[in-house]
Formats: sequence, C-alpha cells, structure tokens
Amino acid sequence: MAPDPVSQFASWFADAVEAGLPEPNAMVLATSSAGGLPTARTVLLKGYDQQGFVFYTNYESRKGRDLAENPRACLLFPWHPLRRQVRVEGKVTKLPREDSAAYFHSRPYGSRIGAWASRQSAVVRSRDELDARFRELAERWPEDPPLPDFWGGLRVVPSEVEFWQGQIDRMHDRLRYRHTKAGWTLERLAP
Ligand SMILES: Cc1cc2nc3c(=O)[nH]c(=O)nc-3n(C[C@H](O)[C@H](O)[C@H](O)COP(=O)(O)O)c2cc1C
Ligand code: PXP
Repeated sequence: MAPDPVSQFASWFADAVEAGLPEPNAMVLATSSAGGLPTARTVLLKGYDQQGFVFYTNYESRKGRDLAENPRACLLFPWHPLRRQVRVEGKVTKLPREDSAAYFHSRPYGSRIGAWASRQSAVVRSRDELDARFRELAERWPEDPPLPDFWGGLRVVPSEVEFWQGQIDRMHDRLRYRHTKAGWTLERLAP
C-alpha cells in the first residue's frame, strides 16, 4: 500500500481504467441534511489530487442543499468486476469560481445549456417544458454560455479512505487510511 490514500487511489483508479470498466470514474455520493436524512446518487469524478476528490453539480440541487447545511460527504467507488471498492469520507468545500469556470467551458455546448436549463432536483411539469427551456436558453446564448452562479465544483477533502479487496471465504482485505495530526495512518479492519 502507498504511504497516502491519494497515491493508492491513483494506482487502483489506473487498474479500473485498464480493466475497461464502464464509467470507472462514476462514484456514489452520499450526503445528509442537517436533520440527518441521508441520500445518495451517482456523480462523476472529474479530478483528484492531494487536496481531494472533485465533481461538478448544481449547488441548488438536493445534494447541493444538503452540503450547504452539512458540508460532509461520503464517496463510494463500486468497482465490482475487480472485487474492489473504495470509500472516501470527508469535508466538502466549493471549488474557486475560476476552476469551476475552466471546467464548465471545457464541456460540450449542449451540456452547458443543459446546466442552465435544469433547475436540478425541482419538479417539472413535463418533458416539453424542459425542452422549451433548453431551446430558449440556446437562443439566448447561441455560443459560449457563461458559468451559471448556481453551478460548479465541489471537493471532498478526505479524512478517511478505505480500500476493500474481495478475498476467498469472505475474508476480505480492508485497509483504511485515517488522517491524524502526524499524517496518514493505515489500519486493517476486519472484513
Ligand atoms: C453515471 C452517472 C453520472 C452522473 N454524474 C453526475 C454529475 O457528475 N453531476 C451531477 O450533478 N449529476 C450527475 N448524475 C445525476 C445524479 O445521479 C443525480 O440524478 C442528480 O445530480 C440529482 O441529484 P440530487 O437530486 O440528489 O441532487 C449522474 C448520474 C449517473 C447515472
Ligand atoms: C446532470 C449532470 N451534470 C454533470 C455531469 C458530469 O459530467 P459532464 O461534465 O461530463 O457532463 C453529469 C454526468 O452524467 C450529469 O448527468
């Protein structure tokens, strides 16, 4: 195992890509409201480094509202064909606007209009209403829509990261990194 979880993640992520897993960067993001109600959904990992794990979303969506009132999250990478899973826990911070803008402008035009057209997680009357909203916004910005102020990146800053490897007889390997004042400590957990 690597001395820190991000280096270890890099190695397992490379294995997931190499193995040809569909959407190897898909991860389940769990959040919880201030009242303690948990929810989970899939998002795409768009970057990671020693600072943490980054994804992009609508800040006013259900997850966005959860994270505004309770900025803690758990990420789960379900790499079943490799008999592996990685779980990341930590605090969540917003990306600087210039970083969100750089990513937003790298997205295809339609996805950028889509971000504007979707009040993510709100109830919509119909598919037609959604499509009409898309067309209206595409007319407004025939090219280069700006970054919406309600959209951008979030970073999960890891405090614990667990690497799970399936083994025979359900005697799996579970190795957990925990961030302490002294740096990262690595512990083995019972399967
Ligand atoms: C494979 C996959 C990847 C997804 N990636 C994202 C993403 O990166 N950002 C995002 O906002 N929604 C993404 N979604 C949609 C979310 O799962 C979810 O439906 C949406 O963000 C609204 O979630 P919420 O109402 O809990 O906030 C993805 C869905 C799937 C199935
Ligand atoms: C609503 C939504 N936002 C953002 C993303 C992130 O991916 P991309 O920036 O590549 O569209 C996805 C991917 O499914 C998505 O569905």
